[in-house]
Amino acid sequence: MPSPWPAPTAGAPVCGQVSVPASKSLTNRYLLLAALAAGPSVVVNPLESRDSRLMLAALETLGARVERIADWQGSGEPAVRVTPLRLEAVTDPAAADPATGGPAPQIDCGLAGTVMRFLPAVAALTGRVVHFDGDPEARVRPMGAVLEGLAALGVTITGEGAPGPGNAGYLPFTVESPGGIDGGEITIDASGSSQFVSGLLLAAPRFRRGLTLRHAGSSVPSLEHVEMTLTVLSELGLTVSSPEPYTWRVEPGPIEAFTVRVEPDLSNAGPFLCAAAVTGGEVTMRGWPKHSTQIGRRWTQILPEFGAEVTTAEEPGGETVTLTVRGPKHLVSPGTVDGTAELTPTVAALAALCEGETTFTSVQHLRGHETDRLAALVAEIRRLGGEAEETEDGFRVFSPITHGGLVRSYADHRMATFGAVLGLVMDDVEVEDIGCTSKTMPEFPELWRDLVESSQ
Ligand SMILES: O=C(O)C1=C[C@@H](OP(=O)(O)O)[C@@H](O)[C@H](O)C1
Ligand SMILES: C=C(OP(=O)(O)O)C(=O)O
Repeated sequence: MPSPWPAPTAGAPVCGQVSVPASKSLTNRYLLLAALAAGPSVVVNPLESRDSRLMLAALETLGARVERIADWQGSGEPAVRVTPLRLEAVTDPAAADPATGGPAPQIDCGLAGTVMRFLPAVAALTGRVVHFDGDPEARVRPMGAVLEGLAALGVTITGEGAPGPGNAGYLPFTVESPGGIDGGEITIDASGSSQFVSGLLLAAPRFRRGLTLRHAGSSVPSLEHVEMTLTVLSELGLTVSSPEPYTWRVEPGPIEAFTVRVEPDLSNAGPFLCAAAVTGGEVTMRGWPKHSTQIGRRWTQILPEFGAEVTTAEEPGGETVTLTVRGPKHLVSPGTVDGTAELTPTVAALAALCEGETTFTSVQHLRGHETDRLAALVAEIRRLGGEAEETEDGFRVFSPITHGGLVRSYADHRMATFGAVLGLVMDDVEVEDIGCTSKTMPEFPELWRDLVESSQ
């Protein structure tokens, strides 16, 4: 393991402009749908990170062709052209592994929820026998609902992690469905992750009868991500609906070849916007989408709740704004923060730097993220002298951190960036394994250093 990363301290309010790479969630949805489309599709400005590379590699393993384009039509932006998978096994059940006749393909999911939860249904559509595995940390992330959903649709799931007595369903497992997927109506418990819903709905246009998916259980977390899935499908011309709460319907139909440009990752913009909030600085981001399905759109509400000012200015074209965050003299706690899903570690950095208690609610499913984020956040806040404790559905921060030290990242990119935000205002913070930010933002250390140094 390389030595810890000394988090840059802001000697002055952080002021500057930042632009962040493309959205992980949108990139991986578009790449998957391109692989299921009727002809070659182009994803412009895709995210280039570990999670998106794993998605592309997996789609190639399943039979898609991927070409990288350095400059899309003179725009200066890179793109990826995906030539779709051949799903003829769906109509030729005899051809169990028609592509090679050789050993079953292996998908490496790394630690990517969007790969491990979204691709089993796609693998089943190819009719091949496909093995899935991932990082040691990925082997404890819940998979049961998506695998049980596929099993209810007639897909055979086998292997060490297949759901069964005493096993809720985890990596590694094998997916096999020589006849493709008929579809129909199923019920799953998606209270562990919205990705269970998205992972079934995204492939559903290619199910012969489409899919009606019902959720039964306590609430589905991170509903913005389900909304993203439905919006992306509908923008690509598919018929989707939500006839009642927690029920979704995707009609069968071809996915016409498409070209799409990916928005910046608004979740990954968070730490940079927080840099202004915690140092009393001013950070500007151009190209903030006016209407986005990303959960990171919530920064415009969350930051003011902690006392920061957020303003926007229209940009030419009418689709985007320039967003500016100005930090207050002293952060204030809003008291309660509800359902912040993947934004939580970054919001927790704000909570760990302000006076007053902050209670995080409806984030129990974070125990199944890259690490158990509730345990990790409480442990790291305490290690730096703050007071915090876990609750049933979240955690509470009672008092701010008081000193620097090593922030452990637990292979979790958002724990690493949590440490970076704390390091801006607390001397001697070091972050273990800053390289884990490559999951969604390999350029994080450089972008961070540039922003902080340009303010000194
Ligand atoms: O669909 C997606 O792209 C995601 C859904 C969310 O998962 P959970 O519902 O498990 O939080 C989110 O946290 C994750 O980072 C990305
Ligand atoms: C939960 C996250 O990732 P994943 O897509 O791996 O679930 C995240 O990025 O915060």
